[in-house]
Amino acid sequence: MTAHGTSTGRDAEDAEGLDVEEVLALVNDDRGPRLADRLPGPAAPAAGADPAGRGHAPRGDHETGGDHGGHRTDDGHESPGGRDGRDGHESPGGRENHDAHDAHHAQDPHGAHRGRRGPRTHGATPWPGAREIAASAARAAVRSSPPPPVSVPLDGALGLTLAEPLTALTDLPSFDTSAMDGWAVAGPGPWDVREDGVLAGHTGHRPLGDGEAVRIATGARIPEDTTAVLRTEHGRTDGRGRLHAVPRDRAIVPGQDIRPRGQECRSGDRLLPAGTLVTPAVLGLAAAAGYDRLRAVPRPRVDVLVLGDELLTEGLPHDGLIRDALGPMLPPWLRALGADVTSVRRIGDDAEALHTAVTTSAADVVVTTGGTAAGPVDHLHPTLRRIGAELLVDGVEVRPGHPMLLARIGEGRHLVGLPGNPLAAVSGLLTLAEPLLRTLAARPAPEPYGVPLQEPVQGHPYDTRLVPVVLRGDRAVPLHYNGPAMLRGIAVADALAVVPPGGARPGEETELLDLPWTTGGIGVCFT
Ligand SMILES: Nc1nc2c(c(=O)[nH]1)N[C@H]1C(S)=C(S)[C@@H](COP(=O)(O)OP(=O)(O)OC[C@H]3O[C@@H](n4cnc5c(N)ncnc54)[C@H](O)[C@@H]3O)O[C@H]1N2
Ligand code: MOO
Repeated sequence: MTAHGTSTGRDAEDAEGLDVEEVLALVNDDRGPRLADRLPGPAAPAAGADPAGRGHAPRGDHETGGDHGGHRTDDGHESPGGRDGRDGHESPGGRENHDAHDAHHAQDPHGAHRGRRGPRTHGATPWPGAREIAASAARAAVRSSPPPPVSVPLDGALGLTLAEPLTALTDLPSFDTSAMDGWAVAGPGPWDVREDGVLAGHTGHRPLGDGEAVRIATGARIPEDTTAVLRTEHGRTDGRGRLHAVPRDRAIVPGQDIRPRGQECRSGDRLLPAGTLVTPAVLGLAAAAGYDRLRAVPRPRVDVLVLGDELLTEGLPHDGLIRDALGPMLPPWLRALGADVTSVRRIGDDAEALHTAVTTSAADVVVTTGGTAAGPVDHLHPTLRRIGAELLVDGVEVRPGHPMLLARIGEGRHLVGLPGNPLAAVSGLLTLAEPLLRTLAARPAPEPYGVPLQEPVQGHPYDTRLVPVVLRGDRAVPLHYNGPAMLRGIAVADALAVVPPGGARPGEETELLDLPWTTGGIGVCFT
């Protein structure tokens, strides 16, 4: 593919598809509106230059904004620069915030206890611990009410997990088979070629007599008393219908180019363990081994509840209303994570409707979006209190997405509360929903891996950051437009980089969270 460094002729080139250069040009360019350009009067102070040192945002933190989204300072205003001028990507809030946090740290027993710098959001769980809690909540649910395996036809089993080992129902191959097109021969040559031929799928051929040969096709059953198969290109027939090996002294090794019955497996052999993810290759193996249906772990059922009165399901934003980005995004993503999305409902900011939806849901997991914070119409916490739910995770030390939550709402049933900001919802999806659903679906945990960063990424002072990146060679390139409300970065990303508190230097190996479509492939993930 060509690297598109400029926008010249881009329309014509679009047909070739985006390459990484173009993706970076689109997402990491330096154009775009700045809030300062649209604010009346003198520009607001840049990030890190707030002379007033205004202290904390309500939860003792600040939003990590992205380039071109500016970032929010403590008082909630967007900073005009929206960047810290160092890595050119994003700013976690400006230096004055760090100082303020550090000042608090002196009296903060939690900070000291954890050996970390600064105060915590009360009750918030560290990011790795939140993922572990989600996985162990699912393990406990499976222990207390193990889901009975389902019997699924092969064409419905892609992406499920085998509930039982796959045991061969037949020998493979199930008969001695020719591996090549040519002749089945008996004894040393030359051979008399019989009139009839042997094609794949046909049976009932006479045994070969010594000195006889018969035309045979790849995959055909070998006639009895065959010594070997001579490939078409290794033999020639003379005018009298006699077959000669070419060259004449070619050795005919007994058994050559014959796949003996049971070469791959014997009936009853264990081919795959329980817990194997059903991939296209597994479907092929299962079919070859005689299966019409597979016994699999059922997909956990998920009801999605999209909260928010401000959401439109079509058309352009108007009058303070915005398009619902999560309704279209979450169902296929949840399915890619192993779920069966049983319903998606938009229920506004209505406490009663939320209560009814949660209490009447028969799903294993309810995923809500929005309403996790403490605003006047954030009904999630009060609803969870009202139904006596057990909050397993109530806030996570991660940006974006820190108000995310996980609650046990009944025997083996959970609720994942995703924040309303769209990238924050993605963060919640990968932090809480992914380990929960993966474990409920009995999928294996992905092997953690890291890749060095191409550029520095500024960290949050105390929290983990999840930052969209593209992979370029053996490096991860951080993407701009990574603010909590933005999907522009993640839409072109290959993965999310897990940036530790304090940030990461160029070349520093950083854990990556794969996105389902870059790992499993469309077929596995989305069908
Ligand atoms: N006083 C505080 N306010 C906020 C805090 C905080 O700690 N203290 N945290 C901020 C952070 S961080 C996040 S994230 C959000 C979480 O808010 P909620 O989960 O309660 O979500 P909402 O308030 O309903 O929405 C937030 C934002 O996202 C937009 N949104 C909601 N749903 C959708 C959707 N389906 N598609 C597109 N956009 C959506 C919504 O319009 C808001 O703009 O709270 C902060 N506030
Ligand atoms: O920063 Mo919030 O954590 O937008 O999700």
